[in-house]
Amino acid sequence: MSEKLKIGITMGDPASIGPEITVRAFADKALYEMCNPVVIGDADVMAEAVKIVGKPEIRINSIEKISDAKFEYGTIDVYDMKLVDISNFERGTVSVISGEAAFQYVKTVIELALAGEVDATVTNALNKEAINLAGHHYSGHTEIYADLTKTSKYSMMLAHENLRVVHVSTHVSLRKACDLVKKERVLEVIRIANNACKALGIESPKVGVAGLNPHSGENGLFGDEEILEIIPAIKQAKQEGIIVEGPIPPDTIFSKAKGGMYDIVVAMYHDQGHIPLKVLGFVYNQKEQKWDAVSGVNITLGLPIIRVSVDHGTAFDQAGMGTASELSLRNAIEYSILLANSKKIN
Ligand SMILES: NC(=O)C1=CN([C@@H]2O[C@H](COP(=O)(O)OP(=O)(O)OC[C@H]3O[C@@H](n4cnc5c(N)ncnc54)[C@H](O)[C@@H]3O)[C@@H](O)[C@H]2O)C=CC1
Ligand SMILES: O=C(CO)COP(=O)(O)O
Repeated sequence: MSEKLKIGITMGDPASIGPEITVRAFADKALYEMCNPVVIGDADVMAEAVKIVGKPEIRINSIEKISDAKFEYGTIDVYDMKLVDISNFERGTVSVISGEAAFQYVKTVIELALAGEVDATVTNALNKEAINLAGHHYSGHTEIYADLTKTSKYSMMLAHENLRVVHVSTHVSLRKACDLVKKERVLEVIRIANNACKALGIESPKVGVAGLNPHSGENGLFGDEEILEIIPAIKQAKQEGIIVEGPIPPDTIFSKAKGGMYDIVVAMYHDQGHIPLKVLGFVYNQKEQKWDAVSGVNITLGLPIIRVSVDHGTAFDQAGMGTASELSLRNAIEYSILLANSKKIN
């Protein structure tokens, strides 16, 4: 029996590019050399994805328990939830059926990880509108994982090569995000960022904290969140022995971090952190009218189990076309192995 780590990978929204990019990732022999991968999804949908991607040599092995997985290159083991009737389902659209299925794959992979049946979890994208239509009122995986693992202190991290970003808030309106910049939360995220770097093998991480306002508020001229909330959080983190600087003006902190000045950036809200990461990881080629690369990962920090995700969405506009890139999924699987080996994520 192989000693490799077992990685549970959700198929994502069945109507999305998730099934196709999963086949592409599994078509690479190197994946099976790194780990024992298993898909949590629907075998029939995966069999269709094999056709879309044009890999007829790949077999789908429908299993009901992880111990039935073969973990052999050329076979994709699918923990088969049988939630989608492929004769009656449409790719590239939001639906209750797909939302329900995507939610159940996530719930199941969390249960498998909590039970120790898989060593780490990787998620393909789900569609937030679809899961909500299906009655699961969450704003994303992050909140589902936090709820089902009973975690109260967590944060979303995105990473692309040496640029890492952790967020003070994520899926809330911009107005609300400003109100969530509070000393206690900023401090909590600084601590989470520091621990995450250590889990990734960085011995003495240097944390950079972004300001909220233009020029970090220019000493109160353009807003006082820096003075009232962010600077006090940084002061306390320093007292705790964390190597941390800030608030750094948000327009330059990411160039500094990319150049190596910081190991990780604490961003004050979703798009402040997501835009620089995606400008680096998503490369659009106008001449050929396609994405040359879609790379980077999304990690939920603070959980008792490991969760790494693709950092793109469901890409319904490309579903069923066989054109989507599996690079971000490969990045996510590699990161999950790194973290599972470290087992120090918190
Ligand atoms: N981890 C997750 O579950 C995530 C889910 N979403 C959800 O996905 C849905 C769509 O979100 P959008 O903002 O449209 O972002 P998106 O990432 O799905 O699409 C943005 C653009 O990137 C392209 N693209 C995305 N992934 C690609 C890949 N692997 N290969 C080639 N091209 C790719 C798409 O075709 C599109 O042009 C929303 O419901 C959103 O909530 C978005 C981000 C992450
Ligand atoms: O939408 C996302 C990033 O904006 C991803 O969110 P989740 O990882 O919570 O699903």
